[in-house]
Amino acid sequence: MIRVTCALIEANNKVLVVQRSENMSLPNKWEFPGGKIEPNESERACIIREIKEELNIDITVLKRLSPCVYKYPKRSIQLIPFLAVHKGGELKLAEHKKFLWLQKKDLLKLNWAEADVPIVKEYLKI
Ligand SMILES: Nc1nc2c([nH]c(=O)n2[C@@H]2O[C@H](COP(=O)(O)OP(=O)(O)OP(=O)(O)O)[C@@H](O)[C@H]2O)c(=O)[nH]1
Repeated sequence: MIRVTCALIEANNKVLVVQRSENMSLPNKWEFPGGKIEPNESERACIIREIKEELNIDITVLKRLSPCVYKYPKRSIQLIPFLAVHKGGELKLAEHKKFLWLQKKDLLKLNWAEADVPIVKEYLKI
């Protein structure tokens, strides 16, 4: 199983969401930024590294939310979400096609990567 971390980054009562590019797997789906855990890497080190690589920003990790296992046709992933805040740096996308800062009430309107749906629903309850 592939272990993937993602971050729900909050600022000004909004949360950051990113859209995958055409040339990525799950093209055009919305997700929380993050990526695969490397060998011998901790979950928290992974999410901090991935956010720096993908978005050029620094985050403070606040809390681990409930991991979610999802079986895509070609592989299973365990998606491990973290609540975080934007600590500094100007956001620049390295891989994704778009980002949005959204209010909670608008999150379920997006076309999410399937593995993210339970995470969005948990986030809406907190
Ligand atoms: N970062 C991130 N990945 C997610 C989310 N939801 C979800 O299903 N994934 C999947 O988890 C994997 C994350 O890997 P990644 O971001 O490091 O990898 P990638 O797109 O370069 O890899 P890939 O081309 O092998 O899919 C991808 O297969 C991606 O489709 C999410 O919210 N955030």
